[in-house]
Amino acid sequence: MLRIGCARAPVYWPSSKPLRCLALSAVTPNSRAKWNVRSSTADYTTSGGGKLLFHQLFEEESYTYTYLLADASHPEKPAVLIDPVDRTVERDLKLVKELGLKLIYAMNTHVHADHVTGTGLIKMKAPSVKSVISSASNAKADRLIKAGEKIIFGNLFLEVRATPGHTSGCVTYVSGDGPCQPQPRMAFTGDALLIRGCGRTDFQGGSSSQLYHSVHSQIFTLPKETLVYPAHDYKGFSVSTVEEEMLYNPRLSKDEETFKNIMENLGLPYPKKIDVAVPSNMVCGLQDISLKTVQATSN
Ligand SMILES: N[C@@H](CCC(=O)N[C@@H](CSS)C(=O)NCC(=O)O)C(=O)O
Repeated sequence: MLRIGCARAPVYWPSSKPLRCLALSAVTPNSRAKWNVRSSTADYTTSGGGKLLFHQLFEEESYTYTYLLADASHPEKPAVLIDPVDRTVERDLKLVKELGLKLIYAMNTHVHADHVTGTGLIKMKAPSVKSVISSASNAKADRLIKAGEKIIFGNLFLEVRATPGHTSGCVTYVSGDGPCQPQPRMAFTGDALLIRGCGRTDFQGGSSSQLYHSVHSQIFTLPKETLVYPAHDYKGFSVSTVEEEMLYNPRLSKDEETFKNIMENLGLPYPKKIDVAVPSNMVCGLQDISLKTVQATSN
């Protein structure tokens, strides 16, 4: 696996060139080695002059990406975290504090089977933060979202697209379409679409046929330059585009029958933490979290 450090300082684009984004694979060794994570950071300037602050953070045990997004142009710098992991909550909240952000939402793309979400722990440490998950997941959260809804933070927003198939409640969060939203658009695909792969479909209401249609109708219809940010990467990738995945995804670029055949023959062992993670994530990851755990992870 590619192991690289993280860049600390956000990169600011000149405001005269509004529609650009930083290549997120550009990272340098750094002082956050304690976490042994890879991470990258970028600022996106929107054509309306707004600014999205963006961090991609990695949790190495479950190979999970957590994303921090904030409206850096807004006086309160409202922020959201997508797919936080319990093990890295301290890191994520420290970053939020350092950057002077106001975390408003801790969101999940789905009920994860391989790790415990950080959502519940975040809420215990920062009670004003609202947890978010899809209503189709049947999990508990402060806000249960449906396709078409908007998650608003400052002047920026994410729209919800239903992308079931890996689990029945999977959603993809897509950055807004509009003059004051970052371009190219960004799709946080959870486990529906991975870079050159996709989520497995053999448990939690998974269905290869449903996943195929979800990705083709909800993600591959986005503008081809849309950036694809998955919830996991097992191969050392950090970002892709809709166009790249339509062309080179070895599973989803195929026809549906071939795709279903591939998925039926993956032969993957069940995730090691599935029996703990799924029930825990149905309640925001709070099951079995004792005061001791919270204290141990506080600084
Ligand atoms: N070995 C890991 C689990 C790996 C795994 O099954 N990943 C899932 C997403 S997390 S449920 C998956 O869909 N993988 C697709 C693939 O093609 O690898 C563990 O034990 O936790």
